[in-house]
Amino acid sequence: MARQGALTLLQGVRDGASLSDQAGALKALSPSDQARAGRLAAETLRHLAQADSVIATYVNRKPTPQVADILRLATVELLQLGGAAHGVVDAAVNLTRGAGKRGQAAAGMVNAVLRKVSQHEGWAELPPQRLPDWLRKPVVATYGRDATKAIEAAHQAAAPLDLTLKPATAALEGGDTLPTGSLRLHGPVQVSALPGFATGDWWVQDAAAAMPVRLLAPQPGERIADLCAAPGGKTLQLAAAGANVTAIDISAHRLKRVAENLTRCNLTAELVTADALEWRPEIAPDAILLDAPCSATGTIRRHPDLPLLRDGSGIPDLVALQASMIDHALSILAPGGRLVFATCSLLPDEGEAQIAAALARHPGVTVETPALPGIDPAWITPEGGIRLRPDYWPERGGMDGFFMARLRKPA
Ligand SMILES: C[S@@+](CC[C@H](N)C(=O)[O-])C[C@H]1O[C@@H](n2cnc3c(N)ncnc32)[C@H](O)[C@@H]1O
Repeated sequence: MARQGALTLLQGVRDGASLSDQAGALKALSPSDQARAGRLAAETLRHLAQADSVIATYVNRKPTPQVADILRLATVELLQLGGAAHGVVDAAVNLTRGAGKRGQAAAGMVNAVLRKVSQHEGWAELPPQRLPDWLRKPVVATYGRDATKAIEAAHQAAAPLDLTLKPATAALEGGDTLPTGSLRLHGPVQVSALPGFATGDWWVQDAAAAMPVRLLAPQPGERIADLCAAPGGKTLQLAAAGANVTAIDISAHRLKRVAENLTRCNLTAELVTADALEWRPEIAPDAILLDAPCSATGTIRRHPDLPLLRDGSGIPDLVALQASMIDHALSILAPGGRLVFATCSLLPDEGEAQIAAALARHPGVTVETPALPGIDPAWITPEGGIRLRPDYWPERGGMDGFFMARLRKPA
């Protein structure tokens, strides 16, 4: 059942739907089969190029897209996940037989190809899957070829689960406390079964995603606006620090997630559905967090479907939106207040260049670069921001790609 589910997800991605948007497609499966289907599909997407190169060694004629997905799924299960040949090949043949007339005709070929694939040597030596050209070009231009390869290698490893703990919460057993303060758990875990979930002692948040609020350094009682808040990981951090938080998001639907997260964690914030470009508070905030909409190219470890679903065409509009959001945020911020701009992007246009342009548009605004625990000085950019990359902390399991900078408005 899980394999059929994974196949449905892969086909959905081919049709343009993201893995997370397809949760409803697996409703008929048990929760554990849904989770397994999601893991299988994600692992297949992380190794499509390697799977295709191995399969190409053994097929004579190009299979239909559906049969190609069955072959890819089984190849990844065999060579990446160490699945037992007999079970994986039989399951793939059954899936092929169920795929209409053309599938029935292909069942013999799938059986023969996968038996050879199961004996294939050299999988571990294959180079990591490359980013698509629209993304690879700017990444190579920014970080160089070696770093790009390291980023691609990091994308192949599934992301560990990071938790942000409420202040004074004890670390969970078996977790590693990271230098930046997040708690990292390894291996598949059922989040809702972990101790402290029901009591809201922590929330799931990648170690890199937890850094913008640490850079903002919220103080108890400060009035802080979180301009793009949903699903709310950073709102929770701000509220847990004792700030007086207003969480704004354009999506009422996504703000519901913020409300649910706040309730579970016994934290409070004022929630406002609004366009951040138009929202004007009666009292100017002491600080603003602007975790702006972006290409999300720093999150490919978690979203291996992203390179297949995007072509980069939306990025100039996002860059323009981010610049307008920075300008508006500075206009509503209290004099002397601080603004943290952050994006989960690998692209400097959505990070370093955005800050350089903002400084040129706003004379008097400065960048502050406080020393933060766990932040390597090499990660500080010439503009004074912090650049985080998926290939950092390779021995610990990596982190999402992020950029953040703290701006100070003149008093
Ligand atoms: C990167 S996500 C924010 C993640 C969030 N800060 C967190 O830590 O969980 C960007 C958010 O911006 C919201 N958004 C997009 N355009 C917006 C706008 N014009 N005004 C307010 N929110 C917007 C999206 O709905 C999305 O929830």
